[in-house]
This record gives sequence, C-alpha cells and structure tokens, in this order.
Amino acid sequence: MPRNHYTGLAGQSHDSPAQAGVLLVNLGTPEAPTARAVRPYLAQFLGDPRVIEYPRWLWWLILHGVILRIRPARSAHAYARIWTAEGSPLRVGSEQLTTALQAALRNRAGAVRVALAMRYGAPSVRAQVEQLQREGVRRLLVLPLYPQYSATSTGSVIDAVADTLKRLRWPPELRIVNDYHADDGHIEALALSIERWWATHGRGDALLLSFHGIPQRYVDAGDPYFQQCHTTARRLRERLGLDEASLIVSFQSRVGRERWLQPYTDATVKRLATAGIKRLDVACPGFAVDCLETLEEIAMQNRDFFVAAGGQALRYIPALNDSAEQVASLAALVLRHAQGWPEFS
Ligand SMILES: C=CC1=C(C)c2cc3[nH]c(cc4nc(cc5[nH]c(cc1n2)c(C)c5CCC(=O)O)C(CCC(=O)O)=C4C)c(C)c3C=C
Ligand SMILES: [Fe+2]
Ligand SMILES: [Fe+2]
Repeated sequence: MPRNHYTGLAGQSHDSPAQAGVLLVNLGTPEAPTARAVRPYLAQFLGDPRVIEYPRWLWWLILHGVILRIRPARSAHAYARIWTAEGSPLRVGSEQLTTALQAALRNRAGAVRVALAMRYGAPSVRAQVEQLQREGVRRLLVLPLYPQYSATSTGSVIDAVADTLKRLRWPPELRIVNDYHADDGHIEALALSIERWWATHGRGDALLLSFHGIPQRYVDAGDPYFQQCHTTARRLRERLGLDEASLIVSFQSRVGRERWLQPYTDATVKRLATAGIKRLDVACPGFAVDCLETLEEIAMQNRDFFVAAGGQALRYIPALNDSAEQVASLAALVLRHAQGWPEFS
C-alpha cells in the first residue's frame, strides 16, 4: 500500500476546537424516476453482498444477465407514481428530518453538525464523512435511519463507515447506533402519531403494522431483525392498549423466489378483507420517512388488493418523517449515545 494512500488534511492546523458530527444514513434512492436512473441504483443496492447473500459469481450473472434488464423499467414506473416536484420522497423526507434534527441540537455546548448520507447513490457515506472531517469533526455518531437492526440495512451501513474510516489518516472517534427498535422515546413517538391520526380520521376495524421483509434464511442464520420487528409491535400494542387480535404484523416487499419473513403483507390484506374487515389502518414503523415502499407499495398497491378483495378502505398512516415527535425522540437518542462527548453537554 503506497504511503500516500490515506486521506488526510495536509496543511490544516489542528489547534481549532474539535467538533462533533451526527451522520444520519438512509438507504438511498434513484436520481430520477426513469429506468436509466434506476438501473445504477439497483446495481449498487443489489450488488451489495450484505443484501444478497449468494455465491458472488452466480449472483453477478443473474443480476446483470436478468434482473437489471427487467427490473429498472418496472421500478421506474412505481417511482413515477410517487415522485414529487422536489424529487424522491425518501430524499426529501430524509433531508427535512436532517434539517430539523440539526435545529434541535443547535444549543449544545460545542458545534454539533448533522449531515445526511445515502448508503446507495449520493451523497455517499464516504463523501459525507470526509466533508465532516474537513469541517473539523473529531467525534462522529452514526445513526442509520433503521429502527430495527438487519445485516442487510444497518449492517451494510456499518460496512460503508468502516470502509471509509480505514482510508483516513486520522479517523474520528466513532460511535454507531445499532438499532432503536425498543427505545421508549421512539415507541412513544409512534404511538402519538397513530393516536393523532385516529383523532382526525377515526379508528379503522384493525391496525396492521407492515415491516420490510428479508429472506427467512438470514434470520435463521442469526439476524435479529424479525424479533426486533415483533418487539416494536408488542411495545406499540401495549402502549396503544390494543389486544392481540386487533394489531397484526406482516412483512412486505419480497424480492425473488426464496421464502421471506411471513406473513406477507399482500396476502394479509387480502385475508383481512375476506374476513370482513372493512376499514384497515396500516402503519409502517420500520421506515423513518416515507418512501416507495410505503407510498406506492402500501398506500397504492396494497390498497388496491384490499379493495379488490372486498375491503372498503385501506388507510395508510404516514411515517414519522420530520414530525416534532420523531425529531424529539431522535435528538434524545443522539444525546444518550453521545454521553461523555463534551460537544453534546
Ligand atoms: C427497513 C429497512 C430495509 C430493509 C431491511 C431492506 C431489505 C431489502 N430490500 C431489498 C430490495 C429492495 N428494496 C427496495 C426499496 C427500499 N428498501 C428500503 C428499506 C429496506 N430494505 C427502503 C426504504 C426502500 C425505498 C427506497 C426509495 O427510493 O424510496 C428496492 C427498490 C425498489 C424496487 O425496485 O422495488 C429493492 C429492490 C432486499 C433484497 C432486501 C433484503 C435482502
Ligand atoms: Fe428494501
Ligand atoms: Fe417494494
């Protein structure tokens, strides 16, 4: 390895006061709702060995030979249904949350910078960590915007952070939030947002919590995701005072043919409609901000499945996004994880 391999800050004086950084990381999203823009995004996402645990060469052939020829056009069509004048909802929502969290942490003793990175696409984890370092950040707290840990999501963010820091001449002190699936403030924020939604729209006949799925094989191999989703659901059910029959958990967004976490969301909404549920409320507590998977897959696709099977209305309860409840609970989470770091006192 050549000696000049490591990224440093040649010529910078190191006597200015250290700063702290909070790096929010979300999944990422294509630059435009077109097959041309979706293709490189999917190539990076589905090329991540944390996401698809398959023999590399075999997967490479399937990905490039089949999937990237078909899926980009299909996904682009779905993205086009939710795209806004400002761009992708995932990007807009994540940026708004970042701005709000920056404001909430503004009165700390030292300068605390809040930045946003995307695991796939731009701005990358590497670009944002290097930018924070140029701004003098010597202590870095990484907060993946995934309440439940999965190797496919949070684990992959940890990979990107590790790959970045190992290239730096003088890496910052590092902390990474692994998950916040059972955080009291987070559960309270979810409960308040659902109660507030019920206060304006009335209660449906049942509440479905739909989480993103992953292959069952990953959970069998030790991924805690399934258990964490159910813990979040149980805590929320207890806080809302619901019985086990009126709060249902399901898993959405299955990709490919292998068995994913069950029950599947699409089969579940059809079953509930057939069982006589007329108004079904659906929330997706695994998504910090709204995105394709909530706005299109739940609020459009699954709404259509529900109505076609005899239901009256599937009512999607929005993600926490940049609500005061989410900002307050994440700010408290950050302060707890940054304990002992002088900038945050
Ligand atoms: C909540 C965390 C997420 C986990 C866990 C997760 C696992 C996972 N996802 C795929 C495949 C796809 N996911 C796609 C979109 C997507 N996924 C998440 C979150 C998690 N994924 C979000 C927030 C989004 C929305 C992105 C946006 O731009 O709004 C997509 C792309 C869309 C599509 O083509 O359908 C794919 C593909 C796998 C294979 C996986 C675990 C193995
Ligand atoms: Fe996904
Ligand atoms: Fe999906």
